[in-house]
Amino acid sequence: MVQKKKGTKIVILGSADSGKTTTIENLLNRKKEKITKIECKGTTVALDYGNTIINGQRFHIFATPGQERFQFMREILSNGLDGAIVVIDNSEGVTNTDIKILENLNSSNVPYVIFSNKQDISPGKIESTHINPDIPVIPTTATTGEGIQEGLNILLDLMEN
Ligand SMILES: Nc1nc2c(ncn2[C@@H]2O[C@H](COP(=O)(O)OP(=O)(O)OP(=O)(O)O)[C@@H](O)[C@H]2O)c(=O)[nH]1
Repeated sequence: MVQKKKGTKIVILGSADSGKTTTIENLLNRKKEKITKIECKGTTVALDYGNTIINGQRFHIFATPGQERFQFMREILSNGLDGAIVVIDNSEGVTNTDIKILENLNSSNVPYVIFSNKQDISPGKIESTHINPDIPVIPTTATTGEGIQEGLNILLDLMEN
């Protein structure tokens, strides 16, 4: 039996401490949605998850662990994704983990955007040869919410086209 898809899946990826949990909190708290977190001492060890309705459509949003030892969770959670947000810590620049994530996304047809996060402590443009020039890079500060909703809207537009 073919299962009917219930909603759209967005996955938030990126290196350890780049701000993925803070990003999902910002996206869902403003809509007063509940978030389930599986973490240890503030580090995501499995996932953060919440869902919300946007323009009448249900979105399931997952944030993945950033530490390399949890790469298997990134792979599991990326199964069947419809869109992705890569949160890069602008004060650290593009890490090897980010490069792996970007390479995987660049070789897939999945729409995605990059959040160049922590603009409050490190303003400016992120540079890397691994950043596909066709991919929107949105400057964000997840702690204050700056750029987060705008970035999500850009992703939703890409996913519609
Ligand atoms: N100054 C600043 N700090 C931030 C920003 N976003 C997140 N942080 C801080 O960075 C730290 C890590 O943030 P998290 O959201 O837990 O990062 P994460 O990517 O989910 O971390 P892992 O789950 O361990 O991979 C926390 O202390 C956050 O408060 C930001 O935009 N600016």
